[in-house]
Amino acid sequence: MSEAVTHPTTAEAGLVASLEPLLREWVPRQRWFAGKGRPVTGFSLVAATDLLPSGGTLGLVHLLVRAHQPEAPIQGAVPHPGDCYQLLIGVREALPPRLAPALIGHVTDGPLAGRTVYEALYDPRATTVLLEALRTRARIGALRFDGDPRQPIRDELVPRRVTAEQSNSSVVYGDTFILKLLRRVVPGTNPDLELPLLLSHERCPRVPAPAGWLLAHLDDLDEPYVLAVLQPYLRGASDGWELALRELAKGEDFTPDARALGRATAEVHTALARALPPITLGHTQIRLLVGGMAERLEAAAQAVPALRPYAPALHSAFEALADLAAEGRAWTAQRIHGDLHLGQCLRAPSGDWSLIDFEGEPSRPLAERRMPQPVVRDIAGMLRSFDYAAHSAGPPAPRWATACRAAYCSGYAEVAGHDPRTEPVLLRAYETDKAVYEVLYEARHRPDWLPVPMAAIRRLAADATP
Ligand SMILES: Nc1ncnc2c1ncn2[C@@H]1O[C@H](COP(=O)(O)OP(=O)(O)O)[C@@H](O)[C@H]1O
Ligand SMILES: O=P(O)(O)O[C@H]1O[C@H](CO)[C@@H](O[C@H]2O[C@H](CO)[C@@H](O)[C@H](O)[C@H]2O)[C@H](O)[C@H]1O
Repeated sequence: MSEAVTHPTTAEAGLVASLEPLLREWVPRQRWFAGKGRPVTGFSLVAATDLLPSGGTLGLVHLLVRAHQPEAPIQGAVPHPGDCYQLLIGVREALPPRLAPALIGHVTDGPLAGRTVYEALYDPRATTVLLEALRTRARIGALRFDGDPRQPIRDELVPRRVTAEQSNSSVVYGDTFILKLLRRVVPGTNPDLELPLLLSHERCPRVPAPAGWLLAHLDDLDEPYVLAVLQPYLRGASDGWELALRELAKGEDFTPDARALGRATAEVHTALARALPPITLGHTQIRLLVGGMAERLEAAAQAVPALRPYAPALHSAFEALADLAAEGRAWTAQRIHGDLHLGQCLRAPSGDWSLIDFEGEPSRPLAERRMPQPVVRDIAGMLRSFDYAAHSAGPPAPRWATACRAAYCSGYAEVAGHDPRTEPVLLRAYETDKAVYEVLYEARHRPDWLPVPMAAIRRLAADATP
C-alpha cells in the first residue's frame, strides 16, 4: 500500500469571515441545506483543511462551518448553536466555462482575496483528490481517510457528480464506486457507515459494503465526525421510485417487485437483528414513543396550517397504540433502516434489490436515529411510498397501491416469518407518523408535492373517525 500523504492544515482565522457574504447567499439555496425558512445570520469555522494549497492553479479547501440561525427550528423549541455543514471549496483565479454552474463567488478580502471560489464537486480534478486520499488512506490535518483493505481502490477512475437532488452530495468514480459526502454533520457514530459495515460483516448481500470512509477528528471532541462513505456503485441499477412510476405509467404490475422488496427488507432486518440483538419495548417505552409521535404531529400542525383540522383524528391512531401498551402488550425493537422508501431501493439489472442510505431521517438527532425501533417503522415507510407513487403522477391509482402494499407485506412475511399486517395498530401509528413527517418535509422542501401526503392524511383521519 502506498504511503499516506499529509498536507499542512491552515485553519486561517480570516478564511470564513472573508467567505461569509458568499456563503450566506449560496448555502441556503442548496437542496441539502436543512435550515430552510430561517434566516442565516453568519457562519463560524469548525475546521478548515487544505487538500490542495490555494497558491496553485487549483486550490481545494475542506471546510466544516456552523450556520448561525438564531430562530429555533420549531416554534417554542430551545435555540441551538446552529447546524454544521461540510463544504468542499475549489479556489481558482478564474472559472473555466464548464465550471460556471459551480460558482459560489469572487472573494474580495482575506487570505483568498481576488480568487474565485466554487463548489468543488463539479470539478473532476478536485474530486480525484478525494478518491486518491481514500485510496492512500491519507491523514490530512483533522481528516482521516480510511477504508476496507478487502476492497482496494484503483487509481484513475474518472469522477462524475451525481446531479439528482438529494439531502447529501455524491460523486461516482468510473462506474465502480460512489462517494457520498454528508452535508449536515454531527459528531458521533453515523448509521450510514455503522449499519452497512455491520451488514457487510453479517455477509448480507442486500446492502453495498463500505469500501472507504472519511472521518474528522477534532481536538475538542470525544467522537469524530463521519463525513463521507465510499461504496461499490451498482452499475445499471434503477431506483424503486423511478421503476414504480414507470410501471404505473404503463399500467403494468409492480407486485412481483413489491414482493421482492418485502423479502429484501426482511433479509436486512434479520441480519441487523443478528448483529445487534433486539430489545423489548414495554409500557414505559411505548408511552415515550407515542409521546414523540404526538409531539411531532403538534409541531407539524403548527408549521403547516392545512394539517390542523385533522390533528384530533390523527392523534387517535397514537392513543390506540398507547392503550394496547397499557393493557400489557409489548413489542420487539431493533436497529432498522430508519427512512425507508422506494427511492432508497435500487434494482440491479439482475433483478436483485439493494437498500441504501441508512442515515435515518436526517432531521432527527443521531442518538434517536440509532435507537432500536419496531421493524414496522421501516415497513410503514415503504407502504407510504407505494401510496406516494400512486398519487404522484397521473390520476390516483389506489388499487395499484393496495396491491403493492399487500405484496410487500407477503414478501416480508416469507423471509421474516411474521406478517406486519398482524400488527394493525402499530402499523397505523407508524404510517400516520410518517405521513405527518412527509407533510412537514414537503412543506419545507417541495411545496408542490404537499397534496400527496395530505391525501393520505385525509384518508388516515377519515379511517379513525368512528
Ligand atoms: N451503491 C450505489 N449504486 C448506484 N447508485 C447509488 C448507490 N448509492 C446511491 N446511489 C444513487 O445516489 C442517490 C443518492 O444516494 P443516497 O444515499 O440516497 O443519498 P441522499 O442521502 O443524499 O439521499 C440514490 O438515489 C441513487 O440513485
Ligand atoms: O433525502 P432522502 O432520500 O433521505 O429522504 C427525504 O427525501 C425524500 C424525497 O426525495 C422523502 O420521500 C418522500 O418522497 C419520495 C418520492 O420522492 C417517496 O418515495 C417517499 O415515500 C416519501 O416519503 C423522504 O421522506 C425524506 O426523508
